[in-house]
Amino acid sequence: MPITGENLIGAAARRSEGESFRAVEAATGNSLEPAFASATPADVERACALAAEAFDTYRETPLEDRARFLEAVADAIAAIGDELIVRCMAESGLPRARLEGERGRTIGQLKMFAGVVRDGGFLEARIDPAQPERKPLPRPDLRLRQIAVGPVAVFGASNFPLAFSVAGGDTASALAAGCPVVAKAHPAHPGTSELVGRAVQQAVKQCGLPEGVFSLLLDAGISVGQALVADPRIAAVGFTGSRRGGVALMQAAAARTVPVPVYAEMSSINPVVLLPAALEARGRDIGRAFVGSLTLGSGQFCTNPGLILAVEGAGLDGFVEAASAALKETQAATMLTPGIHKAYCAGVAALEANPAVTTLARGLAGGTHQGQAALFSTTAEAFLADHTLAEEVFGAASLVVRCPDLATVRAVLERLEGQLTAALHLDEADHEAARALMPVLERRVGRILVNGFGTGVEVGHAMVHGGPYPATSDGRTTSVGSLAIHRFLRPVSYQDLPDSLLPAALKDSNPLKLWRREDGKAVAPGA
Ligand SMILES: NC(=O)C1=CN([C@@H]2O[C@H](COP(=O)(O)OP(=O)(O)OC[C@H]3O[C@@H](n4cnc5c(N)ncnc54)[C@H](O)[C@@H]3O)[C@@H](O)[C@H]2O)C=CC1
Ligand SMILES: O=C(O)CCC(=O)C(=O)O
Repeated sequence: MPITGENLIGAAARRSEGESFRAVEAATGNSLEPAFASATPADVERACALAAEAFDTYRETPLEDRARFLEAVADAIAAIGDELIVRCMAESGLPRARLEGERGRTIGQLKMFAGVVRDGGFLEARIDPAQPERKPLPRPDLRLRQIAVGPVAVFGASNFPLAFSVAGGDTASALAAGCPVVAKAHPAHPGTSELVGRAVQQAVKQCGLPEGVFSLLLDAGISVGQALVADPRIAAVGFTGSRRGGVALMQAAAARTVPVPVYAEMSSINPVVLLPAALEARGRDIGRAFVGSLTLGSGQFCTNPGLILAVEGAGLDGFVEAASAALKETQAATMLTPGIHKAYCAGVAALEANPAVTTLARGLAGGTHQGQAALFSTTAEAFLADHTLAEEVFGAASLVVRCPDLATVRAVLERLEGQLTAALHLDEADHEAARALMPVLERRVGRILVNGFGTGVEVGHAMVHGGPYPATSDGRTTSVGSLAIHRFLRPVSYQDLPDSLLPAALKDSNPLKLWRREDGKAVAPGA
């Protein structure tokens, strides 16, 4: 499939008159062919108008048709073949095996949402039958279902050019909910975005859906994203990226005449707590495993373990020694963009220059665009006194905070901002200490895990990839897993409607064969 540099607006591919830009080969900094044309305000207008036009038809597509569409998107992405991987490797600097895995995850989550749509449970159909004889007042017939919120703007993430990008989790969950999507390509991987965008466009056509179900807009800067979020037809926004970008979009959405929700996944340092018995028994093994997680994808994961908390002692010394030795052997790896590399180097330099911080180890030095891993340590006292030490350094850098006792570990956790994950390394003798930390962890994070690291999010029904601000803009939600669909739904009640006017999900005959909650009780179809 040739990459043309065009914006995909509904069924059309359009070479726009906006500013021209090129993708950059991450490994070399060289420009790649072809030139891409930023969308114009007229393109944003057209994409939003088509999305709004498609909305009422698309949101009422039969569940089976919508599920087949999601599967058609998955199949069309698979059918692009190696061209997608090769382009994505060039644009992102990520290795082949990682991107092949990420493509599998992207296809898998589209198929998972097809299953969610077929199941119909997300409609949350509820019926409170009328009670005309109730005293002192009769009860009306009340029925509830979830409906799609409207067209959704999706911002592709730089660090997951497939699974969190044009047809990633935000797009899959919005399409599953019945929302048209206007995707804004990340400028770091426009060619990858176009290939995937064309696959979605092809699936829309193949499934006979209205063309406005999907559009893809390009931009060298931020003006297209700003215009998109400001457009009154956009009903919600999905974003993964920097705190600055996410907050700017939250502000833009809040400033609208009709404000809309922005589901932004932003910064997280993902504390890892090493409890005493585990540290003593296997501190060195944990240290080596930690370096594996820290340096995965050059550390460019929002789930990256950026903070280690433990009580001082021989166990922690063993962890630090083993982690430092492993880190020193770690090859530097190409980072996603020169800007992300520069930000990483600045974050590492700030830690190196901080008098309260000791540099424990650096990875092997690399080329111009490669991130060199870094491990630092400080005391709990210094950490609590300097809030900059709790800021995310996006890349393979982590800070060990030495605590005098478990009460201080807890005090540090209490002071952290909201996080995506927290990991506990524990043995049985640590259970009591771990139990004491659970309340603070539950308040601070979206996912608590034991004897592992948060990198590599499982896509499933029980996953929460979210967390209190600033991990995300709305800690009640997740951007990974089937629960992500709820970001793009809202409940509507139907009171005393005749059966012929009710949506299929709520008709007496239950034609969709849904499990429904009748008078508060779950009722199987046909029961
Ligand atoms: N925690 C995480 O998951 C991630 C964090 N980052 C952080 O973000 C930094 C920059 O990386 P990027 O991926 O480029 O993130 P970014 O937040 O700068 O950009 C992400 C997307 O949002 C758009 N955008 C940014 N600011 C905007 C604004 N004010 N108005 C409208 N649109 C806007 C960009 O054009 C891009 O499409 C990294 O160095 C890292 O610190 C990046 C990726 C993931
Ligand atoms: O760890 C993962 O698999 C996902 C990480 C993520 O969501 C991110 O880095 O933006």
